[in-house]
Amino acid sequence: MMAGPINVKSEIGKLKAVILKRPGKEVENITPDTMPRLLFDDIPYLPIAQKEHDNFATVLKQNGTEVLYLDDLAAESLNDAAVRQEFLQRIIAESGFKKGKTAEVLQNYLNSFDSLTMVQRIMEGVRKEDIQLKSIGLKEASEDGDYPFLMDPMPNLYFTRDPAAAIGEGVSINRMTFAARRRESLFMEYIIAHHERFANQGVHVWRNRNHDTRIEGGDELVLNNHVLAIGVSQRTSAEAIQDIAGNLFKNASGYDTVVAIKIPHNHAMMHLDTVFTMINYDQFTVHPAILTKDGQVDSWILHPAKDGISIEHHRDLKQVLKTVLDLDDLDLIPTGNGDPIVAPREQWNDGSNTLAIAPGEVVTYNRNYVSNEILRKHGLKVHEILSSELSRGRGGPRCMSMPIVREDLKK
Ligand SMILES: NC(=[NH2+])NCCC[C@H](N)C(=O)O
Repeated sequence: MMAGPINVKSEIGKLKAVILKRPGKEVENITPDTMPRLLFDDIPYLPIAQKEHDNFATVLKQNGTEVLYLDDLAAESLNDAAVRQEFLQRIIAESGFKKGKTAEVLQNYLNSFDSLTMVQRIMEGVRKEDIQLKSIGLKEASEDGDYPFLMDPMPNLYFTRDPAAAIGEGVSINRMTFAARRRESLFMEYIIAHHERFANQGVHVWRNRNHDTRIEGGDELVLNNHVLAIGVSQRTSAEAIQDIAGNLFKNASGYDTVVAIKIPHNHAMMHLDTVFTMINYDQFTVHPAILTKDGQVDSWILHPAKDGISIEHHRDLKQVLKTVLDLDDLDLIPTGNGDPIVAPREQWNDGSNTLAIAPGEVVTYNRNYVSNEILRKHGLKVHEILSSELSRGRGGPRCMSMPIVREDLKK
């Protein structure tokens, strides 16, 4: 059977197609004042960040992965004039201008570009000085007069993992937690609905972005063709997990098990994939800080039940994984070899955020040399990529990639 445009039934099947976003001008529109709000810890040096990102894309291509770029896909989704206008109106409204003079002027300004340039201008942010606004409304006048942006930049877009996630033959298009990232998932909504690669191809949307409860792709792990792990985290709420589980269970998605894993709510570990990833049939990276000394972490197994969803509480992560994955044993590989200094240092620069491109074959940041060494000792094939600037945004190879097609696993 020919796979559809979305086919992700594991974290580890050979990676065939992925969506990336090359960091652009949006990253240079971060300032020390806006850094915390825009979820960055420093300002990456863009030319180097781009070089590093191109190195990431090259490694993926050399290993047989088709690389698609978010801005190209978004632009190609807007070929229809009415769709393009509707998209513009919505992104401008979500940027704070539902109607009125400013909304109109922004719409005219952005309309003056071809679709790719328009999409990139939106991603980069639009400054007040970019548009010819003769009289401004009370809203803009009374807000911070010195603040240069009308539409904020979206520097986190290079973490394509988060605004949407492929699950089986469908996607979740996510309601993001922080305002800094909330508009990002609108691009994916238009791509899935209007890009010729995806539109009218039977791609299911398991959950759309019109919700108050929050979920992000960094928390959504596809363990196999019927089991998901989802982090209960700073970014993903328990309500959203129960909601998407309910949709998957009742819509013949193939998914009948969701393991909700509770992780600390902090900036270094904002998503499950910053502390836990699957890298082989029976191998995982784990940051020791999420476990008690005896390997315990709060987790819940959700299954469909006659009257809705059944929920069982567990504490032993290894046992939970063995049960849901039907394995006799498994190998949990500690970030930084579990050393009390190395583990938190390498986790901070995404030492646990490993992207599997095939079973037992991963892409990691070169700076996490202790974690890389231990992965190799455990038999993994490790492709290291450059990482001094990309890592300043607190995301690694898994965060920077949205797989859309993986080969199905044989067993
Ligand atoms: N899947 C991930 N872990 N993504 C990391 C995202 C980092 C980004 N600065 C944020 O705070 O949202």
